[in-house]
Amino acid sequence: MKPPSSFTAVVPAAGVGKRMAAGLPKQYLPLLGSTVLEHTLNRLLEHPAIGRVIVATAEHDHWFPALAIARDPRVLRVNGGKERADSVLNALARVETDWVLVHDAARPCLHPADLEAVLAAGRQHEGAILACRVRDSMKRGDGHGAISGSVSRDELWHALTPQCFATRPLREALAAALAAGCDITDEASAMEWAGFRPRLVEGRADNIKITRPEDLGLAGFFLQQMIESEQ
Ligand SMILES: Nc1ccn([C@@H]2O[C@H](COP(=O)(O)OP(=O)(O)OP(=O)(O)O)[C@@H](O)[C@H]2O)c(=O)n1
Ligand SMILES: C[C@](O)(CO)[C@H](O)COP(=O)(O)O
Repeated sequence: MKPPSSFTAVVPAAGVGKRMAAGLPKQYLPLLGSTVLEHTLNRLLEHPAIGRVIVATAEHDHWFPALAIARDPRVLRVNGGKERADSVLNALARVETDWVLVHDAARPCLHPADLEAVLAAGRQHEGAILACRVRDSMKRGDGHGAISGSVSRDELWHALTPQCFATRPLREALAAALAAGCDITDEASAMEWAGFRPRLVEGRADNIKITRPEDLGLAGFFLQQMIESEQ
């Protein structure tokens, strides 16, 4: 008897991919014989603790219904919103499990070990996110192309996804933060605003978010490496 799945995955996939400038939303770009989105969804559905995936797509998105995975009974489509946070909030309204993880559609190179680690940490703390330490020297610009100063790399991290939280606190924090006009670019920032202190789980730097044209080839390379290592 399969244990009840304790997590629902929310996948924001309603973006237009302006920075990718690909002529169609980047989540539908071809990748290793499939699409970016299908690779992302399959990596989540492979984990036994994830029983359902709620995908937020643009209301008039005609690409998603054409995907075979759209007919998977574990996959539910909802309308996205103006910003990523709005899309996540729309999807959270349909989550029925006590725990939820939010993962960008544009991050297909998620390693199973990283997924397992952030799921475990999310339930043991006030939520958890995958993150990787900054490696480059960090500068702040003055808005006119010159350096205004250097930013210490000490305890400076790139926030990745998945980001895992208890469903109700996340839903309440995200709704309140958006209503307060906060600029919410990830789920952790809403939980921080609400006074929680999510854990940082060090993840792989190849869990890239496909954002600009040069990222697609890199994602294909990382994904190929991952698939070969799993064979
Ligand atoms: N209103 C929005 C905007 C973004 N996203 C999703 O949030 C993830 C991360 O966003 P980003 O990388 O910024 O994607 P886009 O918004 O499509 O990119 P751009 O900013 O270049 O247009 C993506 O999977 C994107 O589809 C979403 O669900 N709803
Ligand atoms: C959620 C995220 O991927 C964490 O780094 C990032 O905030 C998404 O930002 P975007 O501008 O919506 O891509």
